[in-house]
Amino acid sequence: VMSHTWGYGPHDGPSTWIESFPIADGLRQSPINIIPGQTSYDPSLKPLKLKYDPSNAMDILNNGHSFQVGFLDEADSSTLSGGPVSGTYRLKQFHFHWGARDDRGSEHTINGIKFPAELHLVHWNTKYPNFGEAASKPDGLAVVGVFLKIGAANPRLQKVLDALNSIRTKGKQTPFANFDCKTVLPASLDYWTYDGSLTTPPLLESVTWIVLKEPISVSPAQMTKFRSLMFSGEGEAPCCMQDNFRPPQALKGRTVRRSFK
Ligand SMILES: NS(=O)(=O)c1ccc(C(=O)N[C@@H](c2ccccc2)c2cnnn2CC(=O)NCCCS)cc1
Ligand SMILES: [Zn+2]
Repeated sequence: VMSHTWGYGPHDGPSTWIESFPIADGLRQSPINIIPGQTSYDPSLKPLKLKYDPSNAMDILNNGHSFQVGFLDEADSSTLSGGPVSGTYRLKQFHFHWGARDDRGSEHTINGIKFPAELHLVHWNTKYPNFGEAASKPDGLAVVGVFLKIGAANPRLQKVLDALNSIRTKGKQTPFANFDCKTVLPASLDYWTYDGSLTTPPLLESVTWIVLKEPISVSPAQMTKFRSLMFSGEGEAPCCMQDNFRPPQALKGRTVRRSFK
């Protein structure tokens, strides 16, 4: 595993990543600013097909950059198909990006607007043997992005937020069973899609991005829970986990398609 020295601070943040990961300046980097008026409706895009088995949820981990809920991906029981992809992609994990304040936090933006947080559901193409292999292929990954917008407390997030107390510092992991990802998705699966990359090092250009148009709600108190996590490990100087988002990257001629009129 790579010994990471990257982060989101002034000395190791997104503007420094190019030093170790020159692809940071590549042709299909993520996230991007989505300008709805400049996207093209593609009637050939299929509806997104998401099938999630709650029993595949395994654990929740503070990886020092975000926290993620990991899924058992030994079979096609939690999968993404249809939409802009061909074939079957298996759910590996989901995680979030968020801000120090409610006026920022998302990675993708809409007309320059930042949301307080963004959920990423990470899937890998089963034509490859595993996630690591898929992550290096141009059609290897598919990530569903969901914006979180300030509103009423979201009961669907509560189980995840309650688990954060046991993974406050980097490297902490705890079991997390029986979680149905369908319950955190918005009612509409209308989406924008474009060819992009991982938004954290190694920034591999292997992601078909599928960004849902409809946000889900989160309350200010729930956002405070996200910010109670630490980038730092136990016994290290405490450093609150917040502003763990990469800013939008150049489109470099890419087209953003939409599934809806
Ligand atoms: N924000 S995003 O949805 O675009 C996104 C999705 C997945 C990954 C990811 O899986 N990264 C790990 C990886 C492991 C093997 C091959 C390639 C990449 C990795 C590499 N060093 N640390 N990590 C972990 C990491 O960065 N955090 C993400 C969660 C999984 S560990 C990163 C960003
Ligand atoms: Zn992410």
